[in-house]
Amino acid sequence: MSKVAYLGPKGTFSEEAAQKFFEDKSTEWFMFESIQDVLEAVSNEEVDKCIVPIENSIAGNIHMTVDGLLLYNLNIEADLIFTVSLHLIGNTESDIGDIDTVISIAPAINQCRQYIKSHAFKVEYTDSTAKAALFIKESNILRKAAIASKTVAQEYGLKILQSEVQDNTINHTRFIVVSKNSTTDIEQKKTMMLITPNNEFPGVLSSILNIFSSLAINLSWIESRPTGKKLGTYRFFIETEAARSDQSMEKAIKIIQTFGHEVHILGSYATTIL
Ligand SMILES: O=C(O)C(=O)C[C@]1(C(=O)O)C=C[C@@H](O)C=C1
Repeated sequence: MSKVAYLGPKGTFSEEAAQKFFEDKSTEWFMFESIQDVLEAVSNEEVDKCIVPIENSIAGNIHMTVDGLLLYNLNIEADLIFTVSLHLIGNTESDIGDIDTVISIAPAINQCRQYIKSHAFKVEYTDSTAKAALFIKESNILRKAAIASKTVAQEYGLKILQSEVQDNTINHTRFIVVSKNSTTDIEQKKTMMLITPNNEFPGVLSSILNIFSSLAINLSWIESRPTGKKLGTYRFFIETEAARSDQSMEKAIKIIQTFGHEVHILGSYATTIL
């Protein structure tokens, strides 16, 4: 039985995604209060793996996860796409007209920016959508509402004041399954790598990208994060639509290394659409 961690409390999107993804496997679940704590639990070997959000189709990349991958030097073994619907959730005696403040985790708030602005709501942040809903329930406040899932409204006996409040009806979050050690099958279809340039010169990123394009390797995701050493210096996460074992990938990695850049492979995996 594998031990799997995700962001709690009960009723988060992470929980829904985890239970769907691992439904056929024998799993012992562990909940943590923040995305960083979830990743740390894998690093400390308190659990075997975890499932965390990495990007959203409206709000973009979730830096807490990207930075956690760097900090704890973890491995990605799968990714999955999950449909997200966000709702304005209040106490049963609350009405939409009573609301002046919304509460949620930053990525969920960022998925509803236009809606929040159009109502001139104030914003308060929590560590998860479910934590926001739990706060609404426990505080019994009528003028605040959580932005969270339908499941959480049902689980905590709260009222949906307005449904589908995200800025686009089509809304997907990509989650990754993360473990401490590399367990991945290098035959899988995508590969995530971290490239640290050996020095900064004009066009360093474009020279790296040209290597992939000249070998006809499509890129599915790219993110730059600061090295933390000097302003304007970055490391690049690059996800390719090619397996680690593809000849063209072997070649690309060799050429990049010949330039003196460091290449660290975080995993090879295939996407699951839930
Ligand atoms: O707070 C939750 O319910 C989560 O599982 C986190 C999270 C995120 O941080 O992106 C996951 C999916 C949705 O995009 C909204 C929130």
